[in-house]
Amino acid sequence: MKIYDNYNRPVTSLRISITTKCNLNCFYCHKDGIVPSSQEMTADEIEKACKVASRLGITKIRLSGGEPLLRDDIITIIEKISTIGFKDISLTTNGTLLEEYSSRLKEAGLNRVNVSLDTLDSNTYKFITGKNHLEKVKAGIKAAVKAGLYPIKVNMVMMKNINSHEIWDMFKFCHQQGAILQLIELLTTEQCPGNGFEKYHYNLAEIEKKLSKIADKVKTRKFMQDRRKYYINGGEIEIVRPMDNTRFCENCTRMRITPDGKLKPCLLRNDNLIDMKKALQEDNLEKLRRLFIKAIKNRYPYYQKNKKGNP
Ligand SMILES: Nc1nc2c(ncn2[C@@H]2O[C@H](COP(=O)(O)OP(=O)(O)OP(=O)(O)O)[C@@H](O)[C@H]2O)c(=O)[nH]1
Ligand SMILES: C[S@@+](CC[C@H](N)C(=O)[O-])C[C@H]1O[C@@H](n2cnc3c(N)ncnc32)[C@H](O)[C@@H]1O
Ligand code: SF4
Ligand code: SF4
Repeated sequence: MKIYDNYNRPVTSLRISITTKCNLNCFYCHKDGIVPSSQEMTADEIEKACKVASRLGITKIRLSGGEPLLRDDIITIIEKISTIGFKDISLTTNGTLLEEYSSRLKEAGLNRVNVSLDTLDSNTYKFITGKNHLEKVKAGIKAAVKAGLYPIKVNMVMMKNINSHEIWDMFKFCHQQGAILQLIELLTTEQCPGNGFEKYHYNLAEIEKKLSKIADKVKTRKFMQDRRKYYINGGEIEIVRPMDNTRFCENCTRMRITPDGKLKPCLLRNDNLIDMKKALQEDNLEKLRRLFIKAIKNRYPYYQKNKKGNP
């Protein structure tokens, strides 16, 4: 069974932000569009939400944050989710703790990781993140490959005059590791005003044009925001271009959950959240199911053609 929103978009994937804490301080960070809160769902509550999601036809789970590997119970969380029967369980991480965690994550049932790394230059890394952890992250990526997490994506947020000249070095690095390079357009949201968007935003259209000329093969991820993947000399580059992109939103299949247990229909909005904390605490799966359906009915493509204004 698949569940559809009012715009005929199937909801097949769930992105759970499990903490707002982080050990880096990337200047551009949108924090997954989440309002900071010190409350965090317990591992059992996360499991309950995932069970309900699975019964509603959601097949993919992604854990994010903040930095998800800062949760002491991250292995327990993954063990619990992995018994439910999802097709894909993945995690987005800054990679600083990946060397330490990779094999345990794999054993617990995690399928894959996306690792954020914008640069191979240590000064640039420090400028972006405020910390000196570049070598740790590189070691983390290697450990993830060795542990058999697959496929691994390296997330590179593209920024004018910061790292845009590093694409091909990053592509080479990723290819050597057997990882996919994901080039991400810098976003701004109401959660991160003044995050350098005006100064550093880099338009990925030119790169896409170039990639489509040199690629051996191009694939479109129809059920993943219609993103393009370019295959070049045995390596792979995926492009994430969400800003003002109506096609991206038309093909959005994702529901989100905030660390404090609110269903969040869209990354860019915080005015239509559905709080399920009480239902999670009450262990009321039927009530949770109804809240999920209500949140799915609250989903609107953020960027729309002929936009009249979202309800
Ligand atoms: N606007 C918008 N941006 C998104 C959405 N999902 C992911 N992104 C952006 O895409 C980037 C990569 O996200 P990841 O956490 O690595 O996950 P992903 O690439 O979306 O997921 P997979 O394709 O399953 O690997 C992040 O910078 C997000 O901000 C979305 O639904 N809307
Ligand atoms: C918010 S982070 C959370 C997970 C983890 N801390 C990490 O950095 O991978 C999720 C992803 O969003 C990306 N991201 C953060 N702020 C962004 C922005 N303003 N525009 C585009 N991507 C952004 C990060 O690079 C990362 O790949
Ligand atoms: S590591 Fe992730 S959550 Fe932390 S500041 Fe950087 S992008 Fe944001
Ligand atoms: S509707 Fe658009 S902006 Fe909102 S989460 Fe989906 S793809 Fe992102």
